[in-house]
Amino acid sequence: MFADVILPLPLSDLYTYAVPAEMRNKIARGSRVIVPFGNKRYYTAIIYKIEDTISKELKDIDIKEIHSLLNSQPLVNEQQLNLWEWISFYYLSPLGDVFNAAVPSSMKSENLKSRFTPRTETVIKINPDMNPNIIREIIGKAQKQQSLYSQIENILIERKSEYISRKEVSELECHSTSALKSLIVKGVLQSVTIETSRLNTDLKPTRNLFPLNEVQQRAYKEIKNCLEFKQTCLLHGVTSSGKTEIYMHLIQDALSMGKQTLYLVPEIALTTQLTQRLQAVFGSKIGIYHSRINDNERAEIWSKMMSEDPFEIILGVRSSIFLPFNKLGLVIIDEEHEISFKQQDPSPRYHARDTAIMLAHLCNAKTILGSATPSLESFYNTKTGKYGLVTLQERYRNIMMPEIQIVNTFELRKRKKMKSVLAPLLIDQMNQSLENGEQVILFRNRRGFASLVECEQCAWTPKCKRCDVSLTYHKKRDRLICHYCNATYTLPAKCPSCNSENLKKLGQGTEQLEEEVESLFPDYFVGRMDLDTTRGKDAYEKIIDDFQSKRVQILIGTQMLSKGLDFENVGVVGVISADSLLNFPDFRSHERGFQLMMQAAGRAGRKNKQGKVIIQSADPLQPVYDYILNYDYEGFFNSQMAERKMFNYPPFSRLISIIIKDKIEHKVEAAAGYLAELLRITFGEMIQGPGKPIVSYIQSYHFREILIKLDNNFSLKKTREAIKSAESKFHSKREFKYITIQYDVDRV
Ligand SMILES: Nc1ncnc2c1ncn2[C@@H]1O[C@H](COP(=O)(O)OP(=O)(O)OP(=O)(O)O)[C@@H](O)[C@H]1O
Ligand SMILES: [Zn+2]
Repeated sequence: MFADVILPLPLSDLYTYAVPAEMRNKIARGSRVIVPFGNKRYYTAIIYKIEDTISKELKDIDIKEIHSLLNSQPLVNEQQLNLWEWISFYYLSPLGDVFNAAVPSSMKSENLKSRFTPRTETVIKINPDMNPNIIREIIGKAQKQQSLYSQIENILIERKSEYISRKEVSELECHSTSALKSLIVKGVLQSVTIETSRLNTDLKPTRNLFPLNEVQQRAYKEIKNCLEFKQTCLLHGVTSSGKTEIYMHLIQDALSMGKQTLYLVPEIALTTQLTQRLQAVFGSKIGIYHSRINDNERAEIWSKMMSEDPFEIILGVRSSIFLPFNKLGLVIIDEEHEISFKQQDPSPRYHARDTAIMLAHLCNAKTILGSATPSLESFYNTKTGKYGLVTLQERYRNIMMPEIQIVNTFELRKRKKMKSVLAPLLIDQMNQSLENGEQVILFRNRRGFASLVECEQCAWTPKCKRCDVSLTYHKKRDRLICHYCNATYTLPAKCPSCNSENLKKLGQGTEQLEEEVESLFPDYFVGRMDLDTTRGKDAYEKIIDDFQSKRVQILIGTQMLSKGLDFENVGVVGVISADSLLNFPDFRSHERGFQLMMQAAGRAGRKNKQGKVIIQSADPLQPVYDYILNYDYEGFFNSQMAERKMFNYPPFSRLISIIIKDKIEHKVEAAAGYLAELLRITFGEMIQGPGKPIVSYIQSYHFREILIKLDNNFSLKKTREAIKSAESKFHSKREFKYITIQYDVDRV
């Protein structure tokens, strides 16, 4: 008997091992085993396939044996393996990479001993072997011991529990260390160490679902109706229309049918508020899964999902699509337009939205995509009938959508009216709002203090030594930081090129905005939410909580603050230098800018009265602003689709980006040229490049990109085969043997 296994290594092939006799009736597809690999190394592997014979090519090779079987119950189920295979096929990534991305590290430790460390606790129990009738006698006249014993006994009876934690005992009224010790020495009580769960499993719900209002009720019915006929339905509802409440009703329906729900959000920041909202109704039926929870806890969630009593609801980011569901009925993808659903690095570069739809398909479950600003791809899919569409056009409680105003900062600067980063109108509105006890959110899509430092005399700017990008100045740390590789440098006192002492700091980031706002509004507390302030485990909670409880009145942030958060008291939202969103050289920049501004606007006026939004732009005549001012999603969609069609961009084609990288530039040039030549044989005109990506030198590697604009009707199987055969031909050339090729399918 032989088994093909998946190793947690970036290898595309499966590896064949012999199955030892004693394992034969225990091993199955999905089982976790340990296998020797290479030079005296051992790896955790997953059984992919079991066969009675081996293929001819392997006949003469010395096949090694599986070393041991870790669990007889498979670690991954059939649906998961099918999903892995699909990801590997569609995103052109080795199965080993998918395995690595999917399974918590402690479950695939390289050394033989499991790296999973259980959490333990000391507990006190009554000696079960002691005759209860003689216990009082054994304790004797010792008063303190008698009362401590009685108290413990009463608690255990009351709770119908076998033990009580040592910590709890020490907090009891009758506690005395010496009495406890004596009771243990006498053998009446026992102190034992037990394994406990890291998961909070006894949270009680605190409220019922809110009843839906009439408009929500209609949308809810439409969704149910639509899902009778279609697998996927898009809920396009304006910000604060109460989409989340509708999801909660749908989760309730899934629960009552005994089905699990996967609730995907694009960012950890969003899990904070949603956890509170969902736990209030569903208590400990929910498991939370994302990268900030530690690996041991992730392993516990995984195990619980495989147990008899799995979580009914999983709230998580991308990686939660990999959990073992066994009765998945519903997938909710909130803020479906967000590009953070796409994994960038490392491989597999999968899109969690699209992969979740595939997962739902494999599990025979239904998918709901939700957004106030759907991605063009998803909205297009409703037009072609692939997805159903349900629309919600009113805010909950019928509050008016915020009033949006655009201020022309170019004109204001010319007339010397811009005394700070904030336009006078924005400052006025902020003052009014703050005086009324309301709060303010300001967006700036750039972190740090100054995104560019420049010598006033010779225009020298500091650049990263390992990347072709200029450095950002971070004031609190007093450091220049590369946002590509995180390298830090000291800010020179003088220009190293001309010795001038006039180094200008240009391009304000969130850090500088914070400083200015603090000095403009000294009577209010200012908070900031960006990558730099959210590194700690509970950093998100703290910032969101401070704002929610009104300890902070003005909150500044990057895009991570723009979507999905629900604060009830925001009167004004300001978008600082909106143009930078639109001027990015990418065909999606207008779509992103539109989404970000609409979402940011959506944070204003959610509870009581209409909010105000001020967008600062130096180029307000760009057509996208008209659509924003009028909340005209359809108009925007149509204009963009016309462009996409003209230039054959998605959804009218599929983009596959192929990155070639190497430390030697002329080598990467030659390699990219050769690979493009090979690919043109099959793809002809669909190949663009090779060219330099926007940043073409990162961490001492030179990059070149080849883009395939694949016709929608071109078969994926054929595409994959052609790419793989070009790749192997490429690598068979000696000078290119060690050059890395990376694929990014459906690049965003
Ligand atoms: N039926 C309801 N009963 C009580 N409160 C509701 C109801 N529907 C919505 N709300 C409240 O209105 C606010 C906005 O709703 P919600 O956050 O669900 O909107 P959303 O459509 O998900 O917004 P966004 O797209 O901005 O994330 C929330 O505070 C929510 O609790
Ligand atoms: Zn760098």
